[in-house]
Amino acid sequence: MLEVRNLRKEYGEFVAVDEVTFALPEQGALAIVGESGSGKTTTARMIAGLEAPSGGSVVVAGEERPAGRLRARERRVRARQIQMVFQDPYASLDRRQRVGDALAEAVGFHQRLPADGVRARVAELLDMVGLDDRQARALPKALSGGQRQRVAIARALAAEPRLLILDEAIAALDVSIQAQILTLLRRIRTETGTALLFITHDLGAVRHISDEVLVMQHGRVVEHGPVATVLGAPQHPYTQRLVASIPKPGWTPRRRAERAAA
Ligand SMILES: Nc1ncnc2c1ncn2[C@@H]1O[C@H](COP(=O)(O)OP(=O)(O)OP(=O)(O)O)[C@@H](O)[C@H]1O
Repeated sequence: MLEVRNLRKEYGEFVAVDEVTFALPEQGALAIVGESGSGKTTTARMIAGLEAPSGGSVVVAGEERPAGRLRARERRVRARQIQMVFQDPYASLDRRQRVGDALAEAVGFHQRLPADGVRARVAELLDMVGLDDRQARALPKALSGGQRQRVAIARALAAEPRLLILDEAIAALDVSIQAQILTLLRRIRTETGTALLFITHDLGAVRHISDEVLVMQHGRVVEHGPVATVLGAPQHPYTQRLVASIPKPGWTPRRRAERAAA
């Protein structure tokens, strides 16, 4: 459903993304990993159409995405294909708008439905992301970080996208909440068939969410393959270092502190 060919982004002399090529099948799940500054976000933003590439192409469902300004109708068509969820949901939510109203607005934007149809769809979205009526009536400030991220995911799903891009979407959450959101995303993928592109610097999370992983360093792809292969037998020295830095099962900061105290 997505083909990225020789994607490139230059900021003046600096090449932030260089010859990035990969494909994502319908309903697939791919993670892009790499340390800070390796070009992950820039790649995601070009795929979502938020940033114009300096070179290369993004083909969605067989059609090349045109660069430049789009008319409202084209923007809507595009939004129905690809939605993006960011690290800080609070920044992307209207602080004065109740959760249910924000979702109703998103549903209304993407689908022509009568009022009761919108209400039914909002109820479905809330249910899908595990939010209840009380949370639907709340303002974003009354929600936890994990709940706000659920709202952001529900709002993205209102477009019924074929691809959901999650840019460090769980990075700011507690580890237990991260696990809940990963479980939710896995369920959404199974239930709706939405493909996932997961941008992260957390290799540990990659195991739980994606089939394939692409490793970026200095704007380039240095390794790409099935998660089990890349994490099990990393070939590139950079991937080997990343894999070596994944905390082993059972490791917790508390235990390390206890060890230090002992
Ligand atoms: N608008 C811009 N102008 C100039 N340089 C930029 C711009 N946006 C990004 N860059 C540079 O491009 C490089 C890649 O940035 P990018 O945000 O894609 O990395 P990343 O891998 O997503 O990092 P992080 O995990 O910290 O978000 C960085 O060196 C960054 O400073």
